[in-house]
Amino acid sequence: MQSLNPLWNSIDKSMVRIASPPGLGLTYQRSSPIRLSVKCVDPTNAGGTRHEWQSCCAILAGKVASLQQDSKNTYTGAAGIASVNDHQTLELVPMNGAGAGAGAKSSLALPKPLSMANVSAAPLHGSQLRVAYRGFPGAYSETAAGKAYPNCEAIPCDQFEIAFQAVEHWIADRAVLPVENSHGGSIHRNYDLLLRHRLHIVGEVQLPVQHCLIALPGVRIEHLTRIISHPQALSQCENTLTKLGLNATREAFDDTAGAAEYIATNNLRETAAIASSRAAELYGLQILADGIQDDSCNLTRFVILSREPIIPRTDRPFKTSIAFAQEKGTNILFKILSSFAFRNINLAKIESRPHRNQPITVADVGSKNFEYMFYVDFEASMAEERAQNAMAEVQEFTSFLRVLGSYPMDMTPWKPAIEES
Ligand SMILES: O=C(O)C(=O)C[C@]1(C(=O)O)C=C[C@@H](O)C=C1
Repeated sequence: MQSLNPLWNSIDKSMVRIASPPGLGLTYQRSSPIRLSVKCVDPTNAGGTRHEWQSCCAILAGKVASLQQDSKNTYTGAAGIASVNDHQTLELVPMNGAGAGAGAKSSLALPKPLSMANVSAAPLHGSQLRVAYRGFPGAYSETAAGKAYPNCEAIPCDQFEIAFQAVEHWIADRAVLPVENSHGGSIHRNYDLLLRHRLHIVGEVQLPVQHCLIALPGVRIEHLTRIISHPQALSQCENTLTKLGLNATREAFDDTAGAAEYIATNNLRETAAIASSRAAELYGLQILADGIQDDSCNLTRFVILSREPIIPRTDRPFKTSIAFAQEKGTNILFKILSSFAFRNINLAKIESRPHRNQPITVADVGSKNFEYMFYVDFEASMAEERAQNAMAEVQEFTSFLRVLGSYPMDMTPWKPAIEES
């Protein structure tokens, strides 16, 4: 049985919460001075589905947060999350075990991505925030984790699913996962996983991505017969690779840094990877071409996931992410969207995915309709009344509604190059 997220039955200013993740019986103590508590003793008797109940709690949490702000109470929010937007200057982060500056041989000492076998292991403890990401050290996701939490211990995982589980099983405190790229669009796998798991979005990171073509020292571009990388990275560089006159096959890899590591480990002289300059440095590869992304404004957006939601605020720009479905297909989508438009709430994103439980309905006349799950990001905090009212209205039109998180927007000024010069 799945245990529920923090649902409590009273507004309690002492705010000490004891919660046990599935099967682990651990203790967790909050540090925020004032927090809302709503307990769901038995979700099956709560008058709706677990997700409906979670959405209600998010709305309620927003209401309490706005009351707190009205009465000039201050609160700090969840520990650590404020750092996403407080850090105006970003650096490549010296993360434990990442071994920046190491040559090819020392790559053997780098942490290995977690696999399915690891996630059932006992949780690690330490004062540093542990942040799970998908990929090898040197992946852009690792850089995004460092942007979110500059002193974190970044934990590589070999699949997105493992990163979710690492947080759920208290092996990591946060996960930082890509959800969309300005060129390649949405990373659908993570949208699906957001619904299958019960983690909360507590922040976002927007990372300018600058790709390099990297190979073993001494290799020349004209020697290359194969380019390997993450499919998003391959597609982000397709035109430039053609312009470079490369007569090389493209091959998809799980992540960019993993492709670099593969070349170094197997001493492949006819293969190059598309990856970061940090990956080149970590795995002892040389940069054959820098900035090979087709679009100079190549931006990937990551979400930060946590076991706990954060209390929404109104003193900085917030974004709220929701997922919803309707019983009658897309018919009333315009009504749902107008709930936001009437209240001057900007939509930052809308995405539809096949509805997993009911992908198709057959109409009376025999025609088949596709059924969708919608994902919407809107630019408002759940602490704002207009957002609460919009959500209450949306709830009337939907058969399923879940607030995935209300969190500070990444407001870092646009800086095309992320790599150190
Ligand atoms: O392979 C990596 O380095 C990643 O962090 C993954 C990823 C992605 O999934 O989009 C992240 C950023 C870039 O857009 C390319 C790849």
